Amino acid sequence: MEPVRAADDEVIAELEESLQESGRNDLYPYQAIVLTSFGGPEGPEEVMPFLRRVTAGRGIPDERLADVAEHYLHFGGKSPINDQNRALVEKLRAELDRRGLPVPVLLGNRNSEPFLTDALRQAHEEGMAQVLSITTSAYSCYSSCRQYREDIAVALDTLVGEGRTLHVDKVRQYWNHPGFSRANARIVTEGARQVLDGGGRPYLVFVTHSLPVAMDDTSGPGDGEGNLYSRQHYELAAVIAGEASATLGTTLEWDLTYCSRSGPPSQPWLVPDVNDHLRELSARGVEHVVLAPIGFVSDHMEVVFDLDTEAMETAEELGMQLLRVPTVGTDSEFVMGLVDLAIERAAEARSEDVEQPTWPGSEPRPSICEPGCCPNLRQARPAACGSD
Ligand SMILES: CC1=C(CCC(=O)O)c2cc3nc(cc4[nH]c(cc5[nH]c(cc1n2)c(C)c5CCC(=O)O)c(CCC(=O)O)c4C)C(CCC(=O)O)=C3C
Ligand SMILES: [Fe+2]
Repeated sequence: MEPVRAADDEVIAELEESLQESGRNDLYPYQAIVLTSFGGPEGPEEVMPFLRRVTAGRGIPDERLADVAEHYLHFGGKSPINDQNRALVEKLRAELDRRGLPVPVLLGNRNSEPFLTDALRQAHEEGMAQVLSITTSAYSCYSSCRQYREDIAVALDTLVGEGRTLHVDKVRQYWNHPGFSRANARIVTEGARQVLDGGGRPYLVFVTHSLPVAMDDTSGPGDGEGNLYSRQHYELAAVIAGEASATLGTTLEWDLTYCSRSGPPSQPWLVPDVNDHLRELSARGVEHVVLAPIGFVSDHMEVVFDLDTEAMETAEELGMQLLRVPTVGTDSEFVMGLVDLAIERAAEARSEDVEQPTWPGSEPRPSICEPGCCPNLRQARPAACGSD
């Protein structure tokens, strides 16, 4: 939205009028929220079509695809992600109701039904033209930020082709919004406390999705230092370890690791892999690990397979005690944080002064991405919610 000039009575009168029409709420000008996510298969017959959609033109080797198909089939061909997102939608709705904000929450996926384009079409059919996107990913890189912005651009473009004009904004990447970061700190602290209470000495192993090194190198603003994805995770892991140590009165050692590597073996991805690292820790005499999946928002396939199945097997082989703590999922502090972020973004859209709480106290990511931020290294494509 254009900033309101104080002297322009006409503009102010217009804004007042639309505020009246909208019922004057803290989410004005947004008429709907769309939870924007990855999607996943819901049955065995959906696994291969889903995987083909995810990997179209991405150079993922066939063996890796067959492997990943196995992971899904191991769970009856159903990913947990859609149920988890539906539960999050319900929780968001309840929190919005609690605050007297009568705004619908839709789900729109990249790779499975309900697709983002269909969700936005439905919003338009119901008379909504200004929609706020909250993605299920907290950090900054092409996969977790710009790719969703490209999805939004494609959806809006398709809908314009049908004569439907919508506007979509998104909330800032929320890795350091307290609703996400503090909820993770509490969860990790509780896990470490449990190990201490059982007489063990907890070692914190933080874990996130691996990326091609080139994607991490180029993550963040084009004129920035790069490696924003790994730096965000490192910074959050460090403050959580510090906070848990202070709360529990003992210095906890910790490391950041990666899981779910894909791509050809010749392509370097972020390391250490969580399994390799568990082996190394075991060789150093570590017996009790708290595995904290701070890179993920819910317990989807990467978590239940790559961590609860594979990493757990590694730990069993090593005779290590591994406690995998939950993701934020539908945790109340997290859900309240998402609603706070939506309200913050709406105030920003109304050109009001906004408070942008952060923990750790590094800068908030902008809700409108900088030009060239987190680039698509394969091909430049239009992206919404940015200044490029
Ligand atoms: C950073 C990141 C997140 C977190 C941010 C976010 O949430 O978006 C994420 C989430 C997810 N990734 C998921 C699934 C997959 N990711 C793949 C492949 C890839 N992920 C990548 C990165 C990320 N991925 C990358 C760089 C690739 C390589 C190919 C490419 O450049 O795109 C493949 C292909 C097969 C494979 O090789 O694994 C699958 C099936 C699911 C659904 C899980 C479920 O079904 O429960 C979710 C939530
Ligand atoms: Fe992925």
